[in-house]
Amino acid sequence: QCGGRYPKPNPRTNYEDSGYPKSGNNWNPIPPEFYEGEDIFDIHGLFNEEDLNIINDEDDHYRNDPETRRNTNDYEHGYRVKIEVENGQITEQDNEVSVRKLETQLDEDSRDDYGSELQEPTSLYDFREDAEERIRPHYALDHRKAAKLALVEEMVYIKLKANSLFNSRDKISSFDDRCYKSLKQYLKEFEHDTKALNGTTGYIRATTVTANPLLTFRMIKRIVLGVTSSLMEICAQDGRNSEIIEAIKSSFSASNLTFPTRLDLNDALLGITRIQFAYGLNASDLCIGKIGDLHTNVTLNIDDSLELANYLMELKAYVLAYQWLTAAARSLNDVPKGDKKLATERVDSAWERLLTLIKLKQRNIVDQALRGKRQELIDEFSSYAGYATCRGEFDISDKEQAALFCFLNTKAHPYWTINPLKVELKKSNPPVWQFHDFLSDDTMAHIKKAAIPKFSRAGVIHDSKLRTEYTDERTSMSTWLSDYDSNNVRDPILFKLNKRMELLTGFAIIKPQSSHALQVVEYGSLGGHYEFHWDATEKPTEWSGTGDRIATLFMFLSDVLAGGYTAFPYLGIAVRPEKGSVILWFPLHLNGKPDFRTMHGGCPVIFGTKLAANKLILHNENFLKYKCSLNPNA
Ligand SMILES: O=C(O)CCC(=O)C(=O)O
Ligand SMILES: [Fe+2]
Repeated sequence: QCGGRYPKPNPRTNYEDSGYPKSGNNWNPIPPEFYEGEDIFDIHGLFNEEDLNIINDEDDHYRNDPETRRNTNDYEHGYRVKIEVENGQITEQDNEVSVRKLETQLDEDSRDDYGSELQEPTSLYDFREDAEERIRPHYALDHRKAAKLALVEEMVYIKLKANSLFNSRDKISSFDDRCYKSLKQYLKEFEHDTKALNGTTGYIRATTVTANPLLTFRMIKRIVLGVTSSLMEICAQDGRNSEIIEAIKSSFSASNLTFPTRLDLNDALLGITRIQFAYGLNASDLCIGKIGDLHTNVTLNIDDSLELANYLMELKAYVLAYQWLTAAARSLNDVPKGDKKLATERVDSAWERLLTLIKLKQRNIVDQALRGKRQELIDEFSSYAGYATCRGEFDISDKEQAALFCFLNTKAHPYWTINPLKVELKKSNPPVWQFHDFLSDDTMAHIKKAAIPKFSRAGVIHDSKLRTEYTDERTSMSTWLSDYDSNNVRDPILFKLNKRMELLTGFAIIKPQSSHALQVVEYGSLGGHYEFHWDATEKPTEWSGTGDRIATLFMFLSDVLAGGYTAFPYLGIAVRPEKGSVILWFPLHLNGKPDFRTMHGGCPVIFGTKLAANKLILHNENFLKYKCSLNPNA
C-alpha cells in the first residue's frame, strides 16, 4: 500500500478489503478476524480450564470490591464447543451445553448492582462516579463481557424453551397471562436474530453478535427490557412461574454475570448513535442491517427504532430522531394484526413528543422544517468536524503528496540491518510516521494475554484535575502493563519491545521515569472510540518531575473490520488500523509547548473490535536527546 498515490482511507470501503462481499445474503457471518487459529477462542469464557482462570482473574477487581463480592468458584456448568475451521469456513461444529449444578443464586438485592432506577444521561459526556464505572461490566463497551452475555443468553433461551411450564401453558393459551406474553415476546426476539446469525450457536454465535453493533445493541436491549424488566418483574408475581425465574437467575449467577441495566442500554444507544452520526448512516439502511457498505442480515424492528428515536429526542438530536420515527412508522406494516393498535399508539405518542419538542403542529412539515439542520448533535458531539476525517473526507495537495515516501530503513541502527524497518511517512509537517510489521505475532500475543485479564474501563485525565474520570469521551477498556511484575522481575518480551522502540526513536524508554507504562486499549463494536484530544498534558510540572509527553508510539494489535482509524483532523490524515504496525508522532513543539496540530482521536469502530497499545515517552529523562528550539513552529 506504500508508494504511489497516498491511499486515501475511507472507512466505508474498508469492508471490501476485509473480504466481505459488498452485498447479498450469502456472506459468512463470522468476521474474518475470527477465522483460523486461536483468535476464535480468545474471547470465550466458559469453555475450558484455562479460560475459567482468565475469567477468575478478570473478575478479581469485582471480587476485591466488597460491594460486588460474590463467589467466583462455582462455575458448575460446562459449555463445550468444538469448531474446526478450514480456509475460513467452519467445517465442523459441535456444541454441548450441560448444566451440572446451579446452586448459587443472586439474591434480590444483588440482582442489579447499580440500582434499577432509570439513569438517563443528561449529556453525552456525562461524568460518572469512578468506583461504579470501574466495576460495571460495560456490556456495550467491552466485547468480551458482551460475548459472555451472549453465551449466557443462549443458555437462558435453551432453558426457557425447554421449560415445561411454558410448554404446558402454550397448550392452554392463557392470553391474558402477562408473564406468558413477555416470555413469548422475548423468545421471538431472540429467534429473530438467530436468522441473521445463520443459526450459529455457542461461541461462534457469541463472537458474531459482538462484532456487529446492531446485534449487540439488540441483545442488550432484549435483556434489559425483556428479561430484567419484563420477565423478572412480571413473572415473579405468580408462584407458578418460579421455574422461569430460576432458569434466568441460575444462568446468570452460574456464569458470574450481573444483569445488564438501563445504563448498559443507554451506552448501546449512544454507540449506535455515534456510528450513525460519525459516518452519516441512514436509519432506514441500519434498519435493514446495512451498515455503510456492509450488508448484514440483521433487521431492526419497530421497538428498536422507537427506542432509538426516544433516546435521540432526549439528546435533542431531532434530525436523527425523525429518521428513526419514520423508520418506526414504516415498520408498522410488519406488526401482526393483534399488536397493531398498541404499536400505532406508541408511534403516535413518539410523534407527539417530537412535534412538541420542535414546536411544530403537523407531521408532514417536519421533513421540510428539519432539512438542512445539521446543528443538532453538533453541540453534543464536539468532534463533529473531526468525524469528516474519520470518513476520509479530506484532501491532500499534490505538493504534500510529493513530500511523502516510504522505504526500508537498514541504516538507522545496525540492529535494523537484517530486519529492516518498514517506514512510511504519513505527514511531513509535523511528522507522522507509520512503521509496518513492527510487532511480532508473539509480542502481540504476549501483550494480549497479559492485558485481557486486567482490563477495566478506560478513563481520561483532564488537565484541570489530575484524576481519572470515566466519560463517554472515551469508550474502551484498558490497562497498564508494567515492565516489571510484582516480584520485580523484568518482563523479557516487553523489555525487548522497549528496546526496539528505543532503537526506533532514539529516545530513552526503559530508564525509570523516561516513559509511561504500556497502555493497552480495546474498543468494542458499539462505536468504541476516543474523542479528539492532545497527548501533551500542558501541566508538565505536575507529572511528578517527569516532564510532558514528547513522543507517542501508538501500536495496532489488531485489524479492524470497519472504522476505528486514528484520525488527525488538523493534519488531514486518518491511519487505518493495521495489525503489527505502529504510528509515531510528537505532541510537543521543540520549545516544549503543545503542538496543537497533533490533535487526534480513535474514530468509532463500526464493525469488529480494535486492540491497540500506546507508549508515551516523557521529556525530562530525554531532554538531552530532544533538541530545543525557540522557534514556535518547529
Ligand atoms: O485509538 C486511537 O486510535 C487513538 C488512541 C489515543 O489517542 C490514545 O490512547 O491516546
Ligand atoms: Fe492520544
